[in-house]
Amino acid sequence: MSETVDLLIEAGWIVPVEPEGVILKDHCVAIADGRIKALLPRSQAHEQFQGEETVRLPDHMLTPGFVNAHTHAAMSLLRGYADDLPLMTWLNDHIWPAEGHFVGPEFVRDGSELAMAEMIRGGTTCFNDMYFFPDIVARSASRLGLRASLGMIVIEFPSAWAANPAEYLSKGLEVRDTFKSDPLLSFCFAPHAPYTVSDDSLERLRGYADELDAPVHMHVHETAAEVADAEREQGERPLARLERLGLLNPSLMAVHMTQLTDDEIGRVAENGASVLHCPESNLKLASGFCPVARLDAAGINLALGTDGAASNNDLDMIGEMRTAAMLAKAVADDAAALPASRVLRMATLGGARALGLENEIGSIEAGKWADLTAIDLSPMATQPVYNPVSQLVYAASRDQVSDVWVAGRRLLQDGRLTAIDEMELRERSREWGRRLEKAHGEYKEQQA
Ligand SMILES: CSC[C@H]1O[C@@H](n2cnc3c(O)ncnc32)[C@H](O)[C@@H]1O
Ligand SMILES: [Zn+2]
Repeated sequence: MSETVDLLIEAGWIVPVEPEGVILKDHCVAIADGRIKALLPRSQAHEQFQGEETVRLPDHMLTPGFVNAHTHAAMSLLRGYADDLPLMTWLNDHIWPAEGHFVGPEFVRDGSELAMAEMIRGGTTCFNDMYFFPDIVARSASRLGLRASLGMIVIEFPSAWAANPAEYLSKGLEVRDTFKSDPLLSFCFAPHAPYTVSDDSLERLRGYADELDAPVHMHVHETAAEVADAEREQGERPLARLERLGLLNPSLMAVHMTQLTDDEIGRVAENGASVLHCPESNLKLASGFCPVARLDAAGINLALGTDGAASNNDLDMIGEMRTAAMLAKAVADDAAALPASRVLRMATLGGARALGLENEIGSIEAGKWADLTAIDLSPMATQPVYNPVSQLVYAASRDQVSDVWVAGRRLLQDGRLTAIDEMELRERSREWGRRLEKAHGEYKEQQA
């Protein structure tokens, strides 16, 4: 007697990510109530289970959905607004003035939904966001069916979202209270960076993070200038300051980390913090190189993120994996550094672990949520297939992502978004472009 399940997905290759290095040919995933019930050979699956629906993908590989571990989703509306600049000029002279002018609930809703559509198309099933109005991002993610980790942000300057650090914290906690029962949503604290958050705010936030057992998501050691300024002005490196304040622990998700001494790598490893690597943003802003091969060798949990679309300028996790792998080899002067299977692990289970969700997502294992991505390997660009993981990381493009499921719900079917009106979304985005361009012109005239 076979058991009825909601969905059976057959794929030419399934890469569960855990155990590491395993590639299963002609296997099948059985899904019930949004979760993975079993992963087993195709013939066995049809003896054991009867699917309400069966999806056959003989030319595809199936992987865990990608976890984009560092985003500012709404910044997709600032894609191409200011390019070819170093971090602090980009932020101080362009991005922060534009955010001061335009960021509000509608900007965040439209920008985040544009980002979510792009991420689903590219195989991302979960993103870890740091931005103003996390309540709006939460509502959109939940409505569109995408998994999200929302940052309860803290920054010392006022914005349309909050007037001061105390209000950032109280509003963030209120958002968490409102949405915490939604199985697609989780929450972390998100102090922006060492140079924009005071000791006092970090201490308060750490108290809440300990109490709620919540992760802490922060830009850390992004550039050499950040570290040099802190040494000159405070007599202390930012990472040492975080350690002094009790924040260097397994809850910390440190983004960028391009400036690290051997001793600091040891401290991060010993304290169990995760590093969120954003290679394309680091390259574009010329911020520096994160020593991922050394971090990996030290046993540090690594995750992968795109950063916002204004500094990348896309939200393409397949492209990001390829850049991460290539760059790691160049930085380590070692072609064996960060092999394809390792970078896929970073883009899936590494992100899940950083977010404290390693028992829920990040690999294709019974009991986890059915967050899955199918990539069509039949196009010329990925033929012949000796090793599907090599094809994914070194040759495939995001256009080859055909299907995406989050908690068993199909958000992308044969390359089409099922829950998003793409034309309407494009029109909303164009309208924001017109508004920003007009204001940009007026601002430039005032400056002249
Ligand atoms: C407090 S909301 C997030 C804040 O971060 C800004 N931001 C975007 N990208 C970066 C980056 O690479 N380093 C530092 N800050 C960044 C974004 O514009 C928001 O103001
Ligand atoms: Zn960032």
